[in-house]
Amino acid sequence: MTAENKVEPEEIMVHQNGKPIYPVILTDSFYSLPKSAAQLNLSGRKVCIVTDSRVAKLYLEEIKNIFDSISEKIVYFVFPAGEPYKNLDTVKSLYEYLICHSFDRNDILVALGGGVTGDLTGFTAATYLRGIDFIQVPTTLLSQVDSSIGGKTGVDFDAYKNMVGAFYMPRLVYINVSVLKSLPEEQFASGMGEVIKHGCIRSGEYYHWLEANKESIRQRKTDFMAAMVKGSCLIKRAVVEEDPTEKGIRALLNFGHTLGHAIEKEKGFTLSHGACVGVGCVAAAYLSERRGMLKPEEFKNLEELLAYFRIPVSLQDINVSNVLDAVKHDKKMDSGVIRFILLRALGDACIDKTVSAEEMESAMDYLTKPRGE
Ligand SMILES: NC(=O)c1ccc[n+]([C@@H]2O[C@H](COP(=O)([O-])OP(=O)(O)OC[C@H]3O[C@@H](n4cnc5c(N)ncnc54)[C@H](O)[C@@H]3O)[C@@H](O)[C@H]2O)c1
Ligand SMILES: O=C(O)C(=O)C[C@@H](O)[C@H](O)[C@H](O)COP(=O)(O)O
Ligand SMILES: [Zn+2]
Repeated sequence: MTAENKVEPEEIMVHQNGKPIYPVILTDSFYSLPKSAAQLNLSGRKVCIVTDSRVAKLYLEEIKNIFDSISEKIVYFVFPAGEPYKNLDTVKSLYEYLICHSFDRNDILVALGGGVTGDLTGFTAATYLRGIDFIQVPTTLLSQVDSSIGGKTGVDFDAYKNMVGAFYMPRLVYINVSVLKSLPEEQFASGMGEVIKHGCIRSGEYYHWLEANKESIRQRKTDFMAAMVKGSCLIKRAVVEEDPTEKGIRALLNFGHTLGHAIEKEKGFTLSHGACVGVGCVAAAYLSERRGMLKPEEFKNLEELLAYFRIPVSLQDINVSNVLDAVKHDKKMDSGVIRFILLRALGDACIDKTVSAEEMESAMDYLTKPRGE
């Protein structure tokens, strides 16, 4: 039985070219999911819930019951949890599963889980029969504040992050912040990496709100979760509405990702995405400070806020030359030049195409040198 909402459901509509494309519903239970999903007219349509092995144990039953009441037939596809399964093999198994259950263009996928589930379900939806509908029901902090919005879908290839993918929009994003209570510490910290990134790139006000409310946020108080997720969703929406397919300013959302993605790969996906982004933010902020753009006290403040949320601000046991090599394959390479995101201030980021290999190396030196020296 799904509890009623205490946080009144709020709709944040995402537009493209001025037209409403999909709503993001933000609340604190699954109570209003049937009503939101019913807007898509699911009668006569088959639904495949895609989820990972951990989330299946926690929320699959509840979500199955909800879709049972509003659609033709429910099936579910469960894959092993973790980034190493965000690949074409899992997508292939899902295609086979959909074919086996005679899914056609009228049918729909539901991504129930974190960013891994959302990215691979979205990519499958984009490519199966040249595109079928999908819904995002994000269950990690990271997926609620970042990956479920904006239509970047895809999978890793040869451990290179998100090398195969498509821009493909969901029909609905349904966010229930109460599921964040079951999230392990490490995954909460991972989501905070992207949350702090949002403040850094676009809103000093949001950044300082996070700082001022850090205790309540770390305690995951429901009203603070709702306010924080909303703040991040609004920033993400503003950026993706302005530049849906990353021709320009959407690249700001990649703050911390250039080195972050390379570190994630080099660590063999043993460190969470948000932790790698966090440490990548330190590297990018370090370079911004060295160039005289970011004030030293702002750089220190960022390191302290990340550390407060248990996001690593330094790295041990990493092969720096492998990391620098992996950067060369980053999607932000533009005719052999890397598009790097730097900070002019906390809340103000810019795209820079002049960051040299030596500068990146110096940032990696900073991350890997023992602190206090
Ligand atoms: N598409 C985008 O715009 C975008 C944005 C940011 C990140 N990403 C991608 O997202 C992925 C990372 O997503 P993630 O951090 O959500 O990882 P994830 O999907 O692997 O989830 C992390 C872990 O948390 C578990 N989990 C999920 N919800 C839970 C809950 N409520 N309670 C307990 N456990 C739960 C999962 O089973 C998994 O083990 C990366 O692949 C990254 O590249 C994509
Ligand atoms: O939505 C975006 O745009 C982002 O860059 C969000 C990032 O947090 C996310 O990790 C994204 O998947 C990275 O995209 P990529 O194109 O650099 O792989
Ligand atoms: Zn990210």
